[in-house]
Amino acid sequence: MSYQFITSAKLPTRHGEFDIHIFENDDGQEHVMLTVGLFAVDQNQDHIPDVRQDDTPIERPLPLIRIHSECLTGDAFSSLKCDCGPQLNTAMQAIQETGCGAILYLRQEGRGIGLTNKIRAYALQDQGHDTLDANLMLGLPADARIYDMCGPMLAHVGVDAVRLITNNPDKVAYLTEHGINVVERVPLLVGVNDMNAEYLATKRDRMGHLLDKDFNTALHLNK
Ligand SMILES: Nc1nc2c(ncn2[C@@H]2O[C@H](COP(=O)(O)OP(=O)(O)OP(=O)(O)O)[C@@H](O)[C@H]2O)c(=O)[nH]1
Ligand SMILES: [Zn+2]
Repeated sequence: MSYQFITSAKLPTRHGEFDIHIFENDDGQEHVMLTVGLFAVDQNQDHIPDVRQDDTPIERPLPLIRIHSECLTGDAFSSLKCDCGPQLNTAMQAIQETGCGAILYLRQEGRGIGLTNKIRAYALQDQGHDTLDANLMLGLPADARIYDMCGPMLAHVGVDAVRLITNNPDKVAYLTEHGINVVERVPLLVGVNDMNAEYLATKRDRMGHLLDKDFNTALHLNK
């Protein structure tokens, strides 16, 4: 699958101003990148040079990157069943504060099974099944996501080394195996509540997510 950059524009948000960039794959599926302090490497566009006129390199902070898979229910509807909405908002805020970074917003709803199947899985969860078993009972993988769009998206703004905001070791492994240096993993534990504590525990205990055993305590920032 190949990915093409399509267009970009300014996007003011309540966290600050981002540039929003649209990418498309061969099937016309759109992925979105929000950036701060990063510029297209394309010769035809304005970008900040890497060296000064006297050829000395210009030091820049390592970009703070969040790879975030679409969650309509959490990101748009403030669902309490997951931690996605608070994670997205906190990551946008943190990237604004560092002044250099990006959100890669990947259109793979429901860990890649799509919105309809995620809601089918929620119906099974209403009957007491956990997030992983619900997917498996539908004959679907626990996690159907791919990350091969991340390389081209980061390359568009010349990024090959990152601080990655995640608790998901798959994301670190994928980037590392594909030539992107994950210099630091930045854990993100926000928005824990009574209704998603079990979901987070399943991610930790059955899906290998790097969550502290005590996430139910005051360790998290509730945003
Ligand atoms: N199938 C399924 N998907 C879910 C459920 N709850 C949330 N999701 C999806 O899980 C995905 C969460 O993706 P990310 O925000 O990238 O986070 P993550 O892979 O859990 O890891 P972090 O980077 O640590 O946040 C989104 O696509 C959500 O739509 C669920 O109960 N079932
Ligand atoms: Zn969610």
